[in-house]
Amino acid sequence: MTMTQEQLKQAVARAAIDYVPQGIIGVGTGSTANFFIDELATIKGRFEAAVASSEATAQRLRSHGIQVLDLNSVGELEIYVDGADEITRHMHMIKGGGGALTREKIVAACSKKFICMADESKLVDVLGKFPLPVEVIPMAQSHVARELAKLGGQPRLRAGFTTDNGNVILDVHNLVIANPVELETQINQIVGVVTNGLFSQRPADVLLLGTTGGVKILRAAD
Ligand SMILES: O=C(CO)[C@H](O)[C@H](O)COP(=O)(O)O
Repeated sequence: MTMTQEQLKQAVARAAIDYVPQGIIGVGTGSTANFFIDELATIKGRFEAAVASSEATAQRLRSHGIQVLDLNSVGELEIYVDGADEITRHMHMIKGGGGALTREKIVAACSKKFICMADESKLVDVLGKFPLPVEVIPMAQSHVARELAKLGGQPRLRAGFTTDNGNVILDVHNLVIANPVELETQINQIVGVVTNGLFSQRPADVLLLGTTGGVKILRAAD
């Protein structure tokens, strides 16, 4: 039986519930993360509270009566659960399709384990078909765009979009991402860049991959 992308997202969100610890959970942003939040609502009481990676996620968590804590008021988190726009078997990802990449990277950095939930269309051999989101301080937009073009990409301003941090997003098309770890550093070194959507220096630990044959569990070493 074939399943829609939405059904696959829902299946991986359900599978992610097995990883929820008793304490505080880091929660990602996007449609897959939304399914996960809805699943969390069914196990309230089994965990303490959540830290949100965006205002939208905080709002959805609260709407289910789940307590949302400030990241600065908690210690290291056991897990961070989020989706991705693309992911490789090395667990390197492109994130930020929803524009929450900076807060997502911060919460992921504060978490012992990153559980990525993705439907099978997101698994790729090489990153870069999905345009790479880069969060930029507004006054640096033109400068950063010129620098990104020097790296071989074609940056396009995400029109009408402002991040939760008050910044803009440049979506970079046609980048050749042969070495994601190096490129992540290179882009972050451009003055005016807040962060970029490459998650290769903090890759996922577990990938819950939604396929029509069921949810597969992949790890970096697999
Ligand atoms: O990085 C993200 C948001 O900034 C999301 O995880 C990514 O865009 C995947 O979204 P979806 O689950 O809706 O496919």
